Amino acid sequence: MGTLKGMSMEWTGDTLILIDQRYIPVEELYVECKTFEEAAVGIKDMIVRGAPAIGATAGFGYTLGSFQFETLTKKDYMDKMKEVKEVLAATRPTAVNLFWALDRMEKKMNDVIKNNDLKEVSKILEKEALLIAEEDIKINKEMGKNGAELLKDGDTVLTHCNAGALATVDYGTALGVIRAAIESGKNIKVYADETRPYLQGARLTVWELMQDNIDTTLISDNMAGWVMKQGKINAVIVGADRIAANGDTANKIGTYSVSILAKKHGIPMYIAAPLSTIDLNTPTGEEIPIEERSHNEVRFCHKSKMVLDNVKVFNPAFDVTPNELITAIITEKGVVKPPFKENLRKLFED
Ligand SMILES: CSC[C@H]1O[C@H](OP(=O)(O)O)[C@H](O)[C@@H]1O
Repeated sequence: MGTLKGMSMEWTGDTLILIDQRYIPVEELYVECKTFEEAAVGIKDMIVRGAPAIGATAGFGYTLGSFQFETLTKKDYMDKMKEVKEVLAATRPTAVNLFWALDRMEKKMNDVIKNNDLKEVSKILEKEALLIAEEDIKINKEMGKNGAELLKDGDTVLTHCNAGALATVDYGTALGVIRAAIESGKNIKVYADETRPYLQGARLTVWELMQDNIDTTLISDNMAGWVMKQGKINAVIVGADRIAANGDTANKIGTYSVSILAKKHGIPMYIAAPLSTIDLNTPTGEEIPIEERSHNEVRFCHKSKMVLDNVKVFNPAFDVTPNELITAIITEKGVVKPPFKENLRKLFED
């Protein structure tokens, strides 16, 4: 049995431990997942969130399912593992990493089940889930180095949502670029959008960056345009949940607005994402499923105890930034520039 520990999750050999991101920064609580159902709840309820972290969680969730059913006959096991994949796949629709990880785990299971007993199959699946998680950290560091070359000493970067170590197994995608630039000796400051309604920016990005002593200024989402106009921002770097074949990118709600503001102010708009977030099977952003979450995430209890419990609400959790508003897509294989349709496909050709 292998083990692994990152900022967002820990694998102990038979348990997936998730930091409960719903309570950060007020409390650091942890949730133990010992079944695939518990891992599924972890994703659906956003105990863990962020496209690569969701993918890694799905890998370990699939492994937990195998542990649960390895005493069955192979036929019954295969039927149960189909259900495991369906339950995990139904948790959240937008981040393609979830489906990429589940397809990879299912393929591994199908490749080895003929010539191995089910206990051996479970061990092989655990190794594959660990590989997904270990690769994620390595990929983020490679991506970070690639993106760091785009930043100059003294730059200030605007971030939106959290694409950091908490959104991955560790190190982060967009925040990985910032970490890599600082590790290379560059002085980088961050303006972090709070990112209503779930406040991943205010709660998670600020918490992460302050732990690394990175100079961070928190702003409300409606301040982004004004700080750009005042010349305070040199680049925008965000993560992604799904990049379509033409470069249209689904990311946290509000990213589209930020990309229009960046265009208006001549500020480069960078997406940082691993190849597992690029979905060549989705032609354009029009085909990306956009998750709608609970309206209660928008209703809020203010100090004044104001609860907007009877107001109509619309809560799309993501939006799509058209490729023409994206300067470049930073990946572990290099920085991809337009034309995205042609250049994204090339990433998968060798
Ligand atoms: C490194 S991908 C992070 C990506 O995921 C976030 O969405 P959520 O917090 O709802 O899982 C957001 O879109 C981030 O950019």
